[in-house]
Amino acid sequence: MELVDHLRDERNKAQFDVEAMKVVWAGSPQELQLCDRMANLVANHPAFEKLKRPMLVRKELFKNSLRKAAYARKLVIDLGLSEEEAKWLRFYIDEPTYPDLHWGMFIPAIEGQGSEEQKEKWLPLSRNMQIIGCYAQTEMGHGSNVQGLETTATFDAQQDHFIIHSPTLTSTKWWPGGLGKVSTHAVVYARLIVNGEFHGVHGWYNYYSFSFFLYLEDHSPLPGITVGDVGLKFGNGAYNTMDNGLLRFHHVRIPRNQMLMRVSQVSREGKYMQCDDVPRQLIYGTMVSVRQTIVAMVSRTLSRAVCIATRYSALRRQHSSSSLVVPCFLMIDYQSQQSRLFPLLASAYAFKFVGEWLKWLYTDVKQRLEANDFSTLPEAHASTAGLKSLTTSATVDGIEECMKLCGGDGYLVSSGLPELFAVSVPACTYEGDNTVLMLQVARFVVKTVSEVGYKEPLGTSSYIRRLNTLLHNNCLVQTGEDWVKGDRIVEAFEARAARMAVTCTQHLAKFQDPEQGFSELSADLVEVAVAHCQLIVVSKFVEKLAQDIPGKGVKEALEVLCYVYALFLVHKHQGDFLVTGYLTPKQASLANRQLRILYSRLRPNAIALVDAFNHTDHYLSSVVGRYDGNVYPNLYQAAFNDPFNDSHVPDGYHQYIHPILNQTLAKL
Ligand SMILES: CC/C=C\C/C=C\C/C=C\C/C=C\CC/C=C/C(=O)SCCNC(=O)CCNC(=O)[C@H](O)C(C)(C)COP(=O)(O)OP(=O)(O)OC[C@H]1O[C@@H](n2cnc3c(N)ncnc32)[C@H](O)[C@@H]1OP(=O)(O)O
Ligand SMILES: Cc1cc2nc3c(=O)[nH]c(=O)nc-3n(C[C@H](O)[C@H](O)[C@H](O)COP(=O)(O)OP(=O)(O)OC[C@H]3O[C@@H](n4cnc5c(N)ncnc54)[C@H](O)[C@@H]3O)c2cc1C
Repeated sequence: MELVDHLRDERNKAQFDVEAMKVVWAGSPQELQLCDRMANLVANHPAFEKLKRPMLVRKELFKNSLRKAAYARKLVIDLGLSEEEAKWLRFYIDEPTYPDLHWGMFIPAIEGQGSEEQKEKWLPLSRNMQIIGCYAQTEMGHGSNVQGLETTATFDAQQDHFIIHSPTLTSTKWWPGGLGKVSTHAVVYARLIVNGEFHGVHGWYNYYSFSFFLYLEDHSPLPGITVGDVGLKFGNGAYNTMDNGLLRFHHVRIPRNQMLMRVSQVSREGKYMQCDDVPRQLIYGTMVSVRQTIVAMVSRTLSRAVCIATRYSALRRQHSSSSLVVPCFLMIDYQSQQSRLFPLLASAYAFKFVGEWLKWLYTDVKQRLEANDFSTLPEAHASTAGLKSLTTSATVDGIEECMKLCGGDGYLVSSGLPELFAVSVPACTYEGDNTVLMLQVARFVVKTVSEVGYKEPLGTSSYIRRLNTLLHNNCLVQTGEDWVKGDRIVEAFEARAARMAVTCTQHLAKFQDPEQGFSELSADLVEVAVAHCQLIVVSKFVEKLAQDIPGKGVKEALEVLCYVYALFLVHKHQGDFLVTGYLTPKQASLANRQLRILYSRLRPNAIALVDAFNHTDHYLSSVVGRYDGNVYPNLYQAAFNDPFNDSHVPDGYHQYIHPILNQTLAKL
């Protein structure tokens, strides 16, 4: 049967080389080839079917996810896949499961916080999956407040043991992924007590379950340990494939050498030692690593939603305002649809490029940390925390908007958007609540501003070096065209961020107790942090454009996206730009007018720009976002694929509808 491409006319409008754009999006020809291979491996393997997922009850859903993870492991071994290939394989399987935490947090925690000897012992076991681990930090009563963790690890010098204990109900470990049912081991965060003295929160490598011996039929926890799942979560399917767990210890003994000993140590004699020159913050290092990973991945999540909404918008017709009878307008041609959709398309590209940059920054920091150079850790912490917060919030809001952009059909599970929303929304909370993370960024920015004059601002905060210029020189834009210049845009974002930071720093200085000031001004501080992070994203996009970008029309298409992203933010946050006095109302309205011109320049490329994401139909799992655009027959068919349509007479019909129809309600 001949395949009809319902989006062919749209594809023919493209003004750039889509294959070349695919390389830019993927990062390199090698990355494109790798992702393509893994995406198709998953798409063509029946084991990874996922359309029925939302219909399954939790136990079936969970078993199904274990089966998929086992198949994935088999493929990794049979095909001899590298760790990088295995990572992409898991990504395209598109189902949160215990390996995410095992590879994403448990192993990095040992790598970052274990001594050489500990790494030598535990890493091979972990990498071969002879043990499966999770990251048990959060407690029922303490998530954001890591210093408040209550679980204790008391050193018993006589037996050379630590005694791990949960002294209160609120000290129950609560939420760790992979903990509830699968993991054999955990990195547990607890307060260290040596000779009756507290030494703050540390990490322990701990095992809590007999399931280490996988052949045992009795998968019961070790004595003194209570473990379970926290319960059903938001959205059927979605994150319910993960066994987020609870864990309580009742005086559980572990050998002394299971304390992760890179940051500090306890000797056989019970002497506590902080390792020379290694900052305590290193025990938070795993979070820095995962926040970076989240930023590296988030653009794909947003691109998926945007791809679905763009394709459907380019197919579905609505009535024009002059004729209510003849459907003529494609949804994508409504200005109002463009003004909601195109900034999201631009954001996906912006987040991709900032993610690449953050990966570079993190790789550099990691190498430095290995060489005991901790100088760039604060910058890495602020950048990973801030960008994780900014990009996940924007992505989750963006998915919801894409759902609305598809009208009623976006609300159908078969659109792929509700499940995508449900699986993504906890990213605003896990790895640090997004507001709490922005407050960390604000601390970093305010500290940098306060230290001007005696400490040189570096990296992402180096704009603060030019504080005088940024505070006193106002915007030079006179025409709409003036707004489409990279350096001018970056300067506008620098001036806004600098002015907001200085104002907040001055307000803080009026408080006698800085912590009270920080608390009272926290809403303003979050805005300072958002301005700083948006500046990073915009400037990394502009820097990307300064690189050599091959392919016909590719650079030009990216320029339009960059300016759409930046000017959309200028418009959305025009209050900041106006209140700080950097822009006049006239300049703000020129930005908005220019934005509309940019939308019309983006319009012919819209479908090609989402095709460049190179998403398979399997990954999208969306009837309305199909590559061939053949939506309506498939939408109709999808309705009949729902088991609810197996029969015309649902359970309960005879019992509850007949009495109404027959007026025999009294018999009920
Ligand atoms: C939309 C979705 C799309 C894509 C998703 C794609 C992929 C997903 C991939 C992976 C995700 C998979 C699964 C997720 C699993 C989730 C796991 C978890 O959630 S683990 C638990 C995470 N918990 C947190 O994040 C807790 C948050 N709280 C904190 O981090 C800290 O306590 C806090 C930062 C709030 C600091 O508390 P505070 O008491 O104020 O400070 P403290 O005294 O502890 O330290 C202050 C001092 O330390 C510096 N600092 C803080 N954190 C760090 C750090 N991480 N690294 C370096 N330095 C740090 C801080 O700046 C300060 O320094 P100064 O004294 O000012 O110099
Ligand atoms: C799906 C999922 C997976 C998870 N996986 C893991 C895991 O593998 N391992 C693990 O250890 N944990 C895990 N977590 C826990 C997660 O890290 C915490 O939920 C997160 O750190 C937030 O903590 P909390 O839930 O206690 O929220 P809270 O800290 O109670 O926050 C609640 C509200 O209070 C506000 N707030 C809190 N503190 C402040 C403050 N200082 N200033 C201003 N506002 C504040 C927040 O902004 C938020 O609005 C997971 C959570 C989820 C949802």
